[in-house]
Amino acid sequence: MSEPAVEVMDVSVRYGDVVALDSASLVVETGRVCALIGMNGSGKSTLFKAVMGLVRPRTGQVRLFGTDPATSRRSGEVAYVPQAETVDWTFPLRVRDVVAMGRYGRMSALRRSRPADRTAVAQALHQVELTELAERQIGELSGGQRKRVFVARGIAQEARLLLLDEPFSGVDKRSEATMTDVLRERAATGHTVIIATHDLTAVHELADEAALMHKRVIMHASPRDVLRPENLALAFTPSGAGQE
Ligand SMILES: Nc1ncnc2c1ncn2[C@@H]1O[C@H](COP(=O)(O)OP(=O)(O)OP(=O)(O)O)[C@@H](O)[C@H]1O
Repeated sequence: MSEPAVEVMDVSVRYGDVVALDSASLVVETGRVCALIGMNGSGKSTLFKAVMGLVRPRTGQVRLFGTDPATSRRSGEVAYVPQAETVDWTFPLRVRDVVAMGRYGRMSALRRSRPADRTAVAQALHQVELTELAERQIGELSGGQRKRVFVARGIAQEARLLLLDEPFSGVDKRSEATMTDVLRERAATGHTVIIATHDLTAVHELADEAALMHKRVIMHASPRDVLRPENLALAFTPSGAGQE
């Protein structure tokens, strides 16, 4: 059997005195869509940082496809779709340019695009239904369209693992439906997708499995089981059993 796409083993992360992750463990197999569910501050973004090798765990270990996460990220195996708030939208970039960034890891130092790069960008734009907006400045798009641009960047990158931070917050219905279809298709073609969200409505249709977070993964099961009210209460009640 092949290695899991993601193995997070007993990972603890602190920022100064703040404990962001406390012995978190999660295994996601290749070809799955996993939803990470938890309140603001429950450690979802920190888990992503650990998965990308951007924070050094105090304890524990992360493996992506059996290798070190920073190596895996640098070799382009991981694509990240950030929360909208963390991006400077005034920067004058066309939609096509942002998607083309997904190809940088495959280009020479001069970043001269080859036909294969242009084809990959065109296909990714088509998949997220943004072909007609390819020449627009990214700052002129709606929130949902911007998210789709980043999903297209990840597709153009041909990353094996796609991490999405709150992809549905402030997103129109069309963008949500398009992204759901695209992400399901990614999983069907052997890619692995992890989505951090506190939007529970999308989870049933989108995810094969769900992990409930409260500084650690307190439950990892089918969306049906995880979304039972008594289980959600563990993660969404400040005094719930998930918090110590
Ligand atoms: N750079 C940082 N410096 C100090 N504390 C931080 C830093 N980043 C996150 N934290 C804290 O770590 C904890 C976990 O934050 P994290 O961003 O991982 O949670 P989250 O579940 O992604 O939240 P949100 O849904 O609001 O993005 C929170 O208490 C947060 O305030």
